[in-house]
Amino acid sequence: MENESSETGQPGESGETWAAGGPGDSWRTLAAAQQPDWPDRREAAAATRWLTQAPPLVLAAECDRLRERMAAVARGEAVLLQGGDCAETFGEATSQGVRGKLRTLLQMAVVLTHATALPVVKVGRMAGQYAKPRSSPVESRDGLTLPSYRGDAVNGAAFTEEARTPDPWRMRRMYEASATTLNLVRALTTGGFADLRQVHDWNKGFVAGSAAGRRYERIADEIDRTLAFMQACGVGLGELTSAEFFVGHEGLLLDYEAALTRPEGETGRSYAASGHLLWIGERTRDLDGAHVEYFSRIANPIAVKLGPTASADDVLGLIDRLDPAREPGRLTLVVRAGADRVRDVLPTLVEKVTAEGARVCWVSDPMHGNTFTAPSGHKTRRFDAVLDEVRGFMEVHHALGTHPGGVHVELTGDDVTECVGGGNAVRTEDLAQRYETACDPRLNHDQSLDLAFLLAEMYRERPATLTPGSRP
Ligand SMILES: O=C[C@H](O)[C@H](O)COP(=O)(O)O
Ligand SMILES: C=C(OP(=O)(O)O)C(=O)O
Ligand SMILES: [Mn+2]
Repeated sequence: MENESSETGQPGESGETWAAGGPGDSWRTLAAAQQPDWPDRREAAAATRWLTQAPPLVLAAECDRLRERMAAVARGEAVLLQGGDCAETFGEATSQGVRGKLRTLLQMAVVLTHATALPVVKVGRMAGQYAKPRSSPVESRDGLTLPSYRGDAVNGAAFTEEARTPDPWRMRRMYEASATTLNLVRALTTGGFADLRQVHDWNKGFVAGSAAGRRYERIADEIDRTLAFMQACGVGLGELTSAEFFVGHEGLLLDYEAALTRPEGETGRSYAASGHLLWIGERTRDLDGAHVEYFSRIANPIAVKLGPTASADDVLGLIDRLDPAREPGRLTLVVRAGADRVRDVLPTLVEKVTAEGARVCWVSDPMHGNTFTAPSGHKTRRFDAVLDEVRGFMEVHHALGTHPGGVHVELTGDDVTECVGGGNAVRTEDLAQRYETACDPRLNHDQSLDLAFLLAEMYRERPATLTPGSRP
C-alpha cells in the first residue's frame, strides 16, 4: 500500500484550501459516528490535503439535473432505480464488473419503463461506495480481535493486523477508483453500450435457463418493433442512443467528503463533488451529529435511510434540517424497515410527512431490514422477504394515494449466490458456491431481473390516480 508522506510534493502543500474554515467545516465540532480511527493524524491531514486539490468527480450542474429528475419522482411523474454493490472494492473497478452492473440496471430500467410508462431515473450505487458503517468496531476470530473491515476506503478485508489498520491514503485510492469507474460509466452510457437498440444484446448469456431472461426477451422484441416503427415513420432515435445515468454512495467518511466539497461559482452553494447523490445511513442520521450538519450544507440531491425505529419526529426533524425549503427533489427518504415491519411503521411516517407539506421522494430499500445469518455463517437475505418488503411499501403508498418513488437495492451483474430464492432458486446450501461480496449479500443478475418484473406488476396494479400524468 502506498503510504505517501506529506513530504512527497503532493498537491495541497501550500495549505491553500477553501475548506479550512470555509463552509464545509461546521460539522467538525460535532460527534461523527462510524469514523475510522486514523493512527497518524498528520498522514490523515496530508491525504485530505491531497484530495482538496483534486479535480471534482462530478459537476454541480449534473447534481442540479439529478435534483430536477428527483423532483419528478417526488411529483409522481418518474421512478427511481438505484442499485449496485453493498461495498465496492478497488479490485473490482474493472471493465467487466462495471459493465455487468450497468447492464443489469439498464435491463431493469427497460422492464420498469415498459410497465409504468414513466421515466426511470437511474442511479448507480457506484463510483464511491467504498466506506461501510459496521455494527461492531471490532471482529474476533479464534481468539484474535482486530478492527472491523470498514470498506476499502479505510482498511483491508483480510483478517490481519496490517490489513485492518486504517490507512488514510486509501482515501486517495478511493478517489482514483471512483474516477476510473465513473469514466467507464460515462463512456458506456454515452458511447453506444446503452443505446436502446442494444436491448437484446444486454440479455446475451442470460436467456437460456432463465425465466426472467426469456420474459425480458419478449419486451425486447416489442421495443425492437417499436423502434423500427418509429424509424419507418421518420422519427429520429437520437435521445435513445445514450442513457442518462447518475452515481451515488453513502456519504459516510466525512474526511473524504469534506475534502471533495467544492463551491459553485455563481450561486455560492457548495456541492459534494464525489458523486451526484449522497445518502446518510441508518447509523449516522443523528439530528445532532456531524453527518446531518455536513449534509445540510451541500446542495446535492440527498437521501436518508430510515430503519424500523425511525419515529415521525425523527423524520420531521430531518426534513427541517435537510430540506428546510421543502424543495421537491432535494430529499429522498429510503425506508428499510424490514418485510415484517414496513406495513406497521410506514403509514404514520407518510401521513405526517405529507401533512407537513414536504415533497420528498419515498424509496424502498428492501435489503437492509431483511438480513440474517445462514447456518453456514454467510450473511444472506431471502428473495421472498425482499419482495414482501417492496410489496408492503407499495401497498402503503397505494392505500394513502402517495407515490411509491422507487427502489434502492444491492445487486451485481454476476451470477453470485449471496441471496437465497428467486427464479433460479439459490438454496442456503448453495451460498458458498459464489459468495463474493465484500460486505452484504447482493441480488444476482437473475434475481435483479425477477425483482424488476415483480415491481413492474405492482406498479401496474396502482390506483388510477397514480397513472402517468396525474399528480398524487
Ligand atoms: O451495509 C452494510 C451493513 O449492513 C452494515 O455495514 C452492517 O453490517 P454488519 O452488521 O456486518 O457490521
Ligand atoms: C449500511 C447500509 O444501509 P443502512 O444505513 O440502511 O443500514 C447500506 O446501504 O449498505
Ligand atoms: Mn449494505
